[in-house]
Amino acid sequence: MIDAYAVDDVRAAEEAAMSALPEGELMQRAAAGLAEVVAVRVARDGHVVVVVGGGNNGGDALYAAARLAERGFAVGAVTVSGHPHARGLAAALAAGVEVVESTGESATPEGARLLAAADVVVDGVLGIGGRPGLPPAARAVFDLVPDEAWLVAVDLPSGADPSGQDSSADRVFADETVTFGVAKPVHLLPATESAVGRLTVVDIGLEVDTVPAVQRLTHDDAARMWPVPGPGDDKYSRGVLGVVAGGEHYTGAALLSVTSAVCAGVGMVRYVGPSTPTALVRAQVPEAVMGPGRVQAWVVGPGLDAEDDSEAGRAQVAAAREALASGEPCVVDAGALDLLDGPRAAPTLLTPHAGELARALSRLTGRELTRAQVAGTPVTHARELADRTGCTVLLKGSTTLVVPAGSSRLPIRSQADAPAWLATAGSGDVLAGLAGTLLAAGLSPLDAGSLAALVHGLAGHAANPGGPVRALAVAHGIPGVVAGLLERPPGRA
Ligand SMILES: NC(=O)C1=CN([C@@H]2O[C@H](COP(=O)(O)OP(=O)(O)OC[C@H]3O[C@@H](n4cnc5c(N)ncnc54)[C@H](OP(=O)(O)O)[C@@H]3O)[C@@H](O)[C@H]2O)[C@@H](O)CC1
Ligand SMILES: Nc1ncnc2c1ncn2[C@@H]1O[C@H](COP(=O)(O)OP(=O)(O)O)[C@@H](O)[C@H]1O
Ligand SMILES: [K+]
Repeated sequence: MIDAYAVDDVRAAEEAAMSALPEGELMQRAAAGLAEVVAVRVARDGHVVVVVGGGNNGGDALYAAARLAERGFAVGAVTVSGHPHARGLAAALAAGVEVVESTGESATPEGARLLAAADVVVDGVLGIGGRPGLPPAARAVFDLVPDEAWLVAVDLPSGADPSGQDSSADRVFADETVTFGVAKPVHLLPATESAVGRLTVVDIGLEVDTVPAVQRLTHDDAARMWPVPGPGDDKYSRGVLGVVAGGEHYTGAALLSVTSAVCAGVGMVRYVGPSTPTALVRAQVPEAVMGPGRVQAWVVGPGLDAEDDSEAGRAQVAAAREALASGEPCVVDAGALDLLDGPRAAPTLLTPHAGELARALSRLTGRELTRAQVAGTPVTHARELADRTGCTVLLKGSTTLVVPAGSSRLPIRSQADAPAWLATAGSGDVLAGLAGTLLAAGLSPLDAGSLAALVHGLAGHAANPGGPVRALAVAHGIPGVVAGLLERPPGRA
């Protein structure tokens, strides 16, 4: 599990560590780790330029600059605040770093000269003390970074919201980020993760003993969590999944969610739907049985049209309502999100994309919300829907969030395992069948949602590495992906 901790908890851990160490030791450890990473990114005759703000983030950068200069690298520093870290500055100057100032709205000629020659640029402007947004002097300097230079952010890309909530702020986009002690939400959440690049966590001896704010499942977690049948199992003990999906007009969603569940190794699927999709499922997924019955979980909603006023349409909506009221765990997807009317007691995973989340929240709160607003602050809106409904909310996207209700005090999960090729019609239906299988096997909505997102993403890669995929191929990719995960030797990261 990759854990990211809230900034306040990191600060508290830093203070505790500092009180037990000689003054400045923690920053020296951070600077040493940073210098190690930069040293392997630059050729012996290459140029490093550190861009330095007024706080301790700039202190890290200056001490790292001093260490690199002492090792023989050509190092310059551009300070974008009038008050750079005094002792860090003295160390850099003493080591022979060329330090120039550029604190105005346009870069100074000296700053521009240094940057033009840079092979590696180190962003030490703002760290966890930063408010979202890049100061103008820093923006002017970063605009001069050569395209081919490698950009390493210290702790986090300057300007990015350290709490990972706000996607709108101007920020540095790094090739790589070197952070200290533990990851922070900025590194894992969708609003900010795209600016982070490759992430390295340097051990500086921090011990954070609070609950993480955000977690990401690794492949080892997936291997540990995946429900594997034993000799005593039968199809019922493995979990029967009911699927209320599709209608006379949307037949594909029924086929895709049922196929996905079968490919994910469900004990049995019971498909509930009108005659046309029923005939198709019967013909194309011989493993599925038709009609309602006893189940351990339901998938409700892929391809469901809650407005369909035909007799078959009304019957399908009635079946969906019955499943939702059954008390069994549910995945509530697509059209069934329109049937939510308030808090739910049964374990439930809602699986909206940003547009569906905006629509559901608008309806439940009476406040008109747009897809863009949800995409701008995804965690806030997913948490609001989770809190209103008592459900876990899986918000789909290139990074998929799984947000439990705040009262659970459980960390958010954030998975970024999928190729952008997965943005294709029907791919969400496959995810719903996969998550439903895991709920039916007894996983919690949080585990089922995050594990399904991980395996769905890997199946997207496996279906056609590096190229386009159709949703059905993603479903067919699941068995191989799961087998590959289960083969992993225990303890491999
Ligand atoms: N603590 C430790 O033990 C260790 C800490 N470490 C390092 O310290 C970093 C945290 O350092 P930090 O607390 O000094 O904050 P940092 O992010 O450098 O700068 C904040 C300054 O910028 C300003 N400011 C803020 N936002 C702004 C904006 N948008 N635009 C313009 N200005 C803005 C704000 O000033 P204000 O405007 O509030 O007066 C404040 O002065 C951390 O990320 C890690 O790198 C490591 O060495 C490991 C050990
Ligand atoms: N840019 C992207 N990169 C990776 N995965 C994506 C991207 N966009 C969407 N996805 C994934 O594709 C799936 C799309 O689901 P959804 O929008 O419900 O499609 P549909 O309703 O057509 O099945 C989700 O699992 C989502 O996380
Ligand atoms: K930074």
